[in-house]
Amino acid sequence: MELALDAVEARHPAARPGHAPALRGLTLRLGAGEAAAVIGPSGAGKTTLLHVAAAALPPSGGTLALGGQAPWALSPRALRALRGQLFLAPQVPPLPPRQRVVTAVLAARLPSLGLARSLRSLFYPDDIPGAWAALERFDLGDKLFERVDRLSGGERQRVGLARALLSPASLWLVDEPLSALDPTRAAQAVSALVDGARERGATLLATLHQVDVALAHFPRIIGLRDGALAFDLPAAQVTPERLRALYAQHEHELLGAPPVAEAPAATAAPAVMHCR
Ligand SMILES: Nc1ncnc2c1ncn2[C@@H]1O[C@H](COP(=O)(O)OP(=O)(O)OP(=O)(O)O)[C@@H](O)[C@H]1O
Repeated sequence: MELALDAVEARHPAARPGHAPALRGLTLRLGAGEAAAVIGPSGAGKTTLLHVAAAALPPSGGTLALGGQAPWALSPRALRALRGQLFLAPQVPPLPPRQRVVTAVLAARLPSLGLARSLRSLFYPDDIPGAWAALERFDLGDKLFERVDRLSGGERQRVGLARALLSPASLWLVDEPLSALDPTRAAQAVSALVDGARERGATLLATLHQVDVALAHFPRIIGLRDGALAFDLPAAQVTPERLRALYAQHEHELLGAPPVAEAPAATAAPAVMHCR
């Protein structure tokens, strides 16, 4: 799906009225099937951009078009149908803690199922091999029947990404997909995401703090600073000088935080044994 923003102004979803806009006249186009990473210092407006692109946050100025449609001019029903073609992955995926991983992953298909099949799928997962294959791309095949609340933060984040592979969406908007992953897992997860989007012909826009990962895996890099476009370039043309200018006064973010080890899975409560 094609994504087009023209001179978009927007406030962060949690900002009070009167707060300075998080996006200031942003113009951006992504063709169908393109993949791009958005980088920039903290507070640059990356998350706000994804919320606007997901038709979750109406711009306060400018225009948004998704597949040639202006979402905020559609009827509620048509807007719902359009949102069914979008996949927004927040940093912390909203996975019901008591659900099995298989059910949580297959829930990504709900927008393409009717009500009866949706309800049935909550009790009887209907494509266990499909769920396993998506999880396995993120090295999580063995967690298929695990409960979500028994997963580490990094595993949950990867389950959230595996949902993209099953969703019927043609525009994937992924916010900081690697924040809970160690460097090896991060590289593997971003490869699975980029490859998965390419195989499905989906457009992918992901925000990333790890600049080196963005440059290594995405063909196009969008630099955002103070809600405006700093550059929009093929990865090979993003020079150290451009990065230094993008992250000026935020150099610690460019150098990167020390690798984060995945938090250990919550240990199951010990089973009570009754001996007679
Ligand atoms: N919870 C909040 N309440 C009010 N305003 C906020 C809030 N979070 C962010 N903002 C405002 O919106 C601007 C853009 O924030 P946004 O989260 O989109 O940036 P970001 O680039 O995604 O940052 P980060 O990399 O830290 O997640 C911020 O500079 C701030 O002014």
